[in-house]
This record gives sequence, C-alpha cells and structure tokens, in this order.
Amino acid sequence: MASQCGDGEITADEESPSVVSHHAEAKKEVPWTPQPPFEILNKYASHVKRFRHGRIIRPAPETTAGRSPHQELSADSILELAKMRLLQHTSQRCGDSDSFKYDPHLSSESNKDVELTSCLLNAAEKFANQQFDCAEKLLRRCILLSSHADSPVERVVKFFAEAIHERVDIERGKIDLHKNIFHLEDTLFDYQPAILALEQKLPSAQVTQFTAIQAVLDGVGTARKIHLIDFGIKTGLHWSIMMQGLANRENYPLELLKITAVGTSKDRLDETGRRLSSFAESMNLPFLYKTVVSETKGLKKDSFEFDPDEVVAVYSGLCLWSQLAWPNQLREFLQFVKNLSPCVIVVNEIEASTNTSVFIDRFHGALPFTIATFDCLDTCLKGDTIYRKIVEDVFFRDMIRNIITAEDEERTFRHAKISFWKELFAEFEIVGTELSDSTLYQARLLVKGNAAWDSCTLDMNGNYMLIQSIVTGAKFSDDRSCQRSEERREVMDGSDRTAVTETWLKKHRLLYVGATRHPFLLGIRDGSVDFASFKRWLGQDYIFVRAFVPFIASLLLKAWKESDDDSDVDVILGGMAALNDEIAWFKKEASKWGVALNSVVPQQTNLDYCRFLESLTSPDVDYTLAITAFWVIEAVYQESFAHCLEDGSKTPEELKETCQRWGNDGFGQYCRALQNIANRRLEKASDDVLAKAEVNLLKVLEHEVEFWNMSHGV
Ligand SMILES: Cc1ncc(CO)c(N)n1
Repeated sequence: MASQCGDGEITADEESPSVVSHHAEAKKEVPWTPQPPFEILNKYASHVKRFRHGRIIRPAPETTAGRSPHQELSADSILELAKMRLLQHTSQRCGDSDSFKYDPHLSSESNKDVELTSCLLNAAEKFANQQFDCAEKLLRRCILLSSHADSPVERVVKFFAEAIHERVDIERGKIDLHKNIFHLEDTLFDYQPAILALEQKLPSAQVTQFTAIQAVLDGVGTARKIHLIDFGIKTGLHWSIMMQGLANRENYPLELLKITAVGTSKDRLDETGRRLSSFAESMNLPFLYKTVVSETKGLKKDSFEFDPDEVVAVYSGLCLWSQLAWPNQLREFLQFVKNLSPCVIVVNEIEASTNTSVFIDRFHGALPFTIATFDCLDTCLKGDTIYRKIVEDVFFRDMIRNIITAEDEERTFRHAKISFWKELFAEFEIVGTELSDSTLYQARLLVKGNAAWDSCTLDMNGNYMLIQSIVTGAKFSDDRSCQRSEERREVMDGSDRTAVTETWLKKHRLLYVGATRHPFLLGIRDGSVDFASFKRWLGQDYIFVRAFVPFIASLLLKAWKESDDDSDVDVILGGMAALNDEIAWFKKEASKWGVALNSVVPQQTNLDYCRFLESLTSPDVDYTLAITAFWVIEAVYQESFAHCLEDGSKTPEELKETCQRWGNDGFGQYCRALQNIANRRLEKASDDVLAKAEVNLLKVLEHEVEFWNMSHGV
C-alpha cells in the first residue's frame, strides 16, 4: 500500500479535468478493511515534508533574517505572515498587484500563498466594511491567482474568494439569497469511499476513533450485553475496530453487542448494518443491528428497543454541530440522550468558532481551521487525490459557502468552542469524566509514533481531549463527556489472575500493536525498508543487547534467591546463553553491513531504555516485576519479527536472518515459558506489585515504540 502514495506517482488529479469524473470513479467500491493504527500510518510516512516544515520552520513573522533561501512555509506560518503583511501595508488596497513584495527567502510557492492569503484577508475586511467594489476587485484577483489551485492554501483561498464573491452579488441584489440546502447524510453516503479514505488516513480521525472506542470500552466495562446508540454512524468503521477489541474479551464473554443507528435514510443505515453484521459474523461476535429512521429532532424513546440487562453507551461523532442553528432543539436532544441513562456518552466535535452572526468573526473562525484541514488532507490523502478532491470540493466547498453566504437558520454549518460545549453539557449535569490512563497513553503514542503526525498535539482541557493541528486556533477536538452509572473496577479474582498477562495485553492492545506492528517493521515486511534505518537499528540494538546482559544476570540472581520453582533459573539461563550467541551474531552482521560497532554512539532513546533496564537490576526490585518486564521485552521482538516472516511477507533476503533470530518458533516457545513464569508470579503478587508490574509493561511497550521510532528515523 505504501506505493499508493509514492512520490513519483501520476495522480488521477493530473489526468482528469473534471470533478464529475472523479466522483464517478470514487463511487466505486473500495475494500472495507479496518486496520491497526500503525499500518495506516505507515502508508503516508513518506509524505511528511509539509508537516515537518510546519514543525521545524516556525518563522518569526516580523523578520526573515536567518532563514535559508527559498523556504517552503507551513500553512499556519503562511496565515501568520499574511496577517502581518496586511497590518504592515495598510496602504496597499484594492488588488494593487505591484504593492506585494516577494520575500526573497521564501520559495515562489510560499510567496504566492502569502500574497493570496493576504489578498483574501483584505477582501473579507473590505466586504465586512461594505466596500463592495474594492472587495470585488480583490476577490477577482484571488480567484485568478488561485485558478490552478496547486497548494492547499490556494484551494482554500479559492473557495473562500468564490463564496465571498457570491455574497457580494447577494448584497448587491444581483442574485437571491441562495437556498443552501445541503444534505450531509446524503453526501457522506454518496461519497462513502472518500469518507472511508478520510477516516482511515486523517490523524485527527484516527486518534478520535481510537480514543472514542477506548472510552466506550472503558465505559461499558465488563458488561456482557452492550447496547451502543450511534447518532451519525456514517460508515460504521469505528465499531468494527471496537468489535476487534470485544472479540478478545475472554474473561467476560460477550453475550450481545447491539448497535442502534439513528439516521434519516433507512437504505443507508441498512447498508452500514450489512457491513457491520458481516464483520461481526466473521469474528463470531453475537451481534444485533437496529435502526431508528428519524431526524434527531423529536426522537421517541419507544422507537428504541431496550433490554433491562444491557448497558447503554451513546456515541455522537461529528453530529451535534448540525443542531447548533437550533439551540432549543439541541437542548431537547441532549435531554433525550440523558434520559436513555447511558453509562457513557462519547462526543466528538470539531472545535472552531463559526457560530456567530458577525460575518468577519465567522470568517476568521473558519479560515484557519479550513487551512489546517486542507493541509492535512494534502499530506494524508496524497496517494488518493480523487478522494481529497471530493472531500474538498463537495464537503468543504459547501461548508465554506454556507458559512460565508448564508445567514440565520440557513447557516447550518456551525462550529463552537469547547467552553460552549462544556457549559451546555453542564446544564444537563453531564460532566466530563477522566479518560483512562491507557486511553491517553495510546492516543499520545499514536500521535507520537509517526512523523506525518508531527503537526498534531494532544491536550487536555479538563477532561476533554483536544487534538490540535498546527494552525493556531484550529482544533480538532475529541470532546467526550461521559457519565457513569457505576464505578467500574477491574475485578481480578483468583480464577482471572491465572491469565494476568493476557488480560493486560488485551487491555493495552493498541499499544501492543503499536510496538509490534510499527512502520519500521511493516517496512521490513513489505520490502520498502530503508537499509540505512536497518543499519541504524543494528548498531543501536547491539548497544542495547550489551546492556541486556547485566539485566539478565541480575534477574538470574533474583530467580535463584526468590523463585519458588527451580525451572525458572533454567529458562533464564537459556536466555542468557542465547545472548552470548546473539552478541557474536551482531558483530558478524554489522561487518556484513559495514557498520562499525565500536564507533556507534548510543542515541538518547537507547540510553533511556538502558537506564530503565538498569533500574530493574536493583536488589530492591521484586523478582516478579523484573521477570514480567523481561517477558515483555522478549515477546515484543518475537511477535514483531515473526510477523515479518508470515505468509505474504516480502521481507528482503538480506533481512530474513535477522527476522529468524527473534521470529523463530524456538524463540516463541522461550517467550511463552517466560510468560508462564510471569503469570505464575503475578497470580500470587500483592496489589502493589501487580500495579507496578502493569506500569512496567506499559513502560517497556513505550520504550519499544520509541526504539523503533529512533531506528526508523522519526
Ligand atoms: C530494543 C530491544 N528490545 C528487545 C530485544 C529482545 O532481545 C532487543 N534485542 N532489543
């Protein structure tokens, strides 16, 4: 799949002149395959240029000194610079093309983007001041200059300029106030493949999806009958990911997963249902799908089928905003949701400030958020230009047009700030609940684990998670307001403890997947790995393995002193002996690749991991803690490299021996032996040791992800 985004690929965009043909193409079915997060990330790992720049080059807008020649700026920097330009040149007005001074330090593309953006900002101000002639002149210039729409900024400027131009015509009475009726549900459905591509590739969509699912899973706890009510189910992809999580729940087998989807089109809801049902069937998951065909307005509780044994959870993904134009209706809806007595309500909304009747504020609220989104789409849908065009041309163009040209209740596209949502929820005594540590941890790792997401930051605002893109003020928020009917506690009675490690791996599955299916490994598996990265890994892992020796030695000592079973020492000794062989192998392999092991400088990530190992060598550290960490360290490598040898892998010949070293069956058996020891010890451990062992498991997984990141060159 990585080749789909190949840099040199000719995109359909260049071949097809009309949007219509793109749309026809895009309606073709695409496979509906939920994927682990890092697999998705891997697909656009090579398209990080814009984002990287966005991160590294944050120009001080007031000065260009010190920049290297012809820099390309990130979208947020362009917006900042354009604002500065406008402030500095208040005298240049009305599309005077000569007055725009190109910055010799910037690339011509960035210069053009800055010029266009300042022209648009100027036009919007002029329009707001009712200087229609001047606004029109500036807008014409924007439209002309952005006609090729090469960059995301140009495309945004074009859409805004066209919309404001239309608004000028409306104000002058040239055209009627356009009835801007837009059926979001229809659009989303008609262009489902594009929406799927978006859901699978956009960082904000990915993080919100995984975080939302984790929050629902945390909310429903160990319930055996789960009823999910989804307002705005769209493709339903998120639930298929949740099903994967539920299918692995051994201690609390699921009796029924019921999803009730609420929407206005029965056909569309049914189609989503068919997909979800067949997915559930393939996983042997007891599943029931119900629909309630209705607007969100006037929903009746008796349209839903409830079972007294079930636990209800509500999900509202990008759905509440559509009711912002009707605040009373929004309140009625929230009251309705509250009356369903859900154990958790997960809400996901875009945070921006477009819910105001003041035109210029709305414009300034919408512009940065749209630029951030287009920049993101440009990077993440690089290999799917058709989809990107559809999302931009169909969805965002309409959104911009609506925000700019419509007024009052016809202005249906609205976004609010987080403070608004918080206050609104508070009216219904719906209060934000803390996201679990594991949810936050996984969300952070998802963001951290890939360079293409450099631009994305996660922040908490109270108990609301904000996923922020690089443009100041543009926030994709994954706001969740959760209400719990009962405190959930992971109950671990005697019978469950026998499988403590399995329970943990399931609980922290996304993180485990992150550590064992990292883009670096997927690159080995599909043959696209950069050998320079592999060599970096080789040199660094040699240093790590050397630090592993004293760790195992200390573990051997602990086992000898503390273990209740003599065979533990044998298993660990086997590992130690293999390490001797391993060090010899590293030396041989390094000379094969021309890596001078003596001169490899340990990277900070590696040093951090080695220091963690060293901390476990202390006699104060319990044997149970050390053996659990040891098992995780070995198991991650086993699972990672075994995956590179499975059927269908295209691991290059030169790397097969490496994969064999950790991916072979013998190593697998040894890992299981370690896991058994860990389970046996954890079964008898105190709550304190149990808690610490779980934290260590998380730490190891994080160190492993970081180790791959380092090797990968992230
Ligand atoms: C970073 C790392 N983790 C685990 C292993 C397994 O031995 C290794 N060699 N290196």
